[in-house]
Amino acid sequence: MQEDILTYELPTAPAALPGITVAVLGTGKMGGILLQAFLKNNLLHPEQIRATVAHPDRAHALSAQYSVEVTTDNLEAARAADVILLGVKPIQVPAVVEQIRPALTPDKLLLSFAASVKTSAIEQAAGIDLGVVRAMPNTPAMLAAGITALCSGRFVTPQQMDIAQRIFSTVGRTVIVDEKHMDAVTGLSGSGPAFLYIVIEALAEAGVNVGLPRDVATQLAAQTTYGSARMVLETGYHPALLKDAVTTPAGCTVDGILELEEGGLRVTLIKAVKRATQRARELAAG
Ligand SMILES: NC(=O)C1=CN([C@@H]2O[C@H](COP(=O)(O)OP(=O)(O)OC[C@H]3O[C@@H](n4cnc5c(N)ncnc54)[C@H](O)[C@@H]3O)[C@@H](O)[C@H]2O)C=CC1
Ligand SMILES: O=C(O)[C@@H]1CCC=N1
Repeated sequence: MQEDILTYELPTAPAALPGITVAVLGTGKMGGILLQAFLKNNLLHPEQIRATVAHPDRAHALSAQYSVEVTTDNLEAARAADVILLGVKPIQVPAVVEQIRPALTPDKLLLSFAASVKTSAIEQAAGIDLGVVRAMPNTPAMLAAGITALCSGRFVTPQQMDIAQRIFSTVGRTVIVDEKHMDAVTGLSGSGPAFLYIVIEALAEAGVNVGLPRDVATQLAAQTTYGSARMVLETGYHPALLKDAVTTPAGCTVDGILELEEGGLRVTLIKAVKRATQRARELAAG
């Protein structure tokens, strides 16, 4: 996804987290989506945000786009912040935390959304006892339709966990899990949008194959996926029961399902999540 396809509208309502400054260290694709959501959903006003990136050109572009202070100076951004989001690549997280050590005090909150990196590794890099929360959001955060799993490190207070939850509530649902599940969450809901875009793309391609115009096929595929997901979430019914309601005896759906089973769609998706989870376990080591 191009980072610059994001759009930004000035917030009008009061900020939901008044008096708190948040720094996003590593404002790439995921960090950019979060930054935009924080502004758009009035969690924070522009002056409550500091952001950093690797290159000055990108800093200027982001700063102009969002009217927030964006630099390449992690330490300066961390000094100004009460909550410090870590959005660099997993392998970079310990070095960035060590870099901002002089800015860290026990009352600050480190909130990492990097895959793979354990709260204990972040605590160790910080060198002091401070709150560390690990989060795994996903890109539908851009439409406040994401889901973020959160887990706490050793020194997190209930108030800090509440702030972390409020921050990620602006981009969708939140769920608190034990840290041992975070790599599995990464393989399922962190990577999951990519898997589902492939499913949508394939369904649209199939529609074209049976004669539909591509724009109609894409709309049918995407809305069908969206509506089906809502049915699972909002009815609370088991997906198998909802599938059965579509499958008329001796009708066409059951023929399609036969093809899916022969093609191993279930097993392929299970293997995809398992592989992504396995890789998530390794990422922090490079
Ligand atoms: N893209 C996604 O769907 C998700 C990504 N994540 C996590 O978010 C993190 C970033 O991933 P993406 O946004 O996809 O990658 P990205 O490459 O778009 O973002 C990384 C950003 O870090 C910046 N950066 C690099 N070195 C830096 C430094 N020393 N100081 C400050 N900024 C620096 C880069 O300029 C870039 O903007 C990763 O840890 C990833 O595991 C988590 C959930 C979902
Ligand atoms: O692919 C990745 O490593 C990141 C983590 C989850 C989604 N994107």
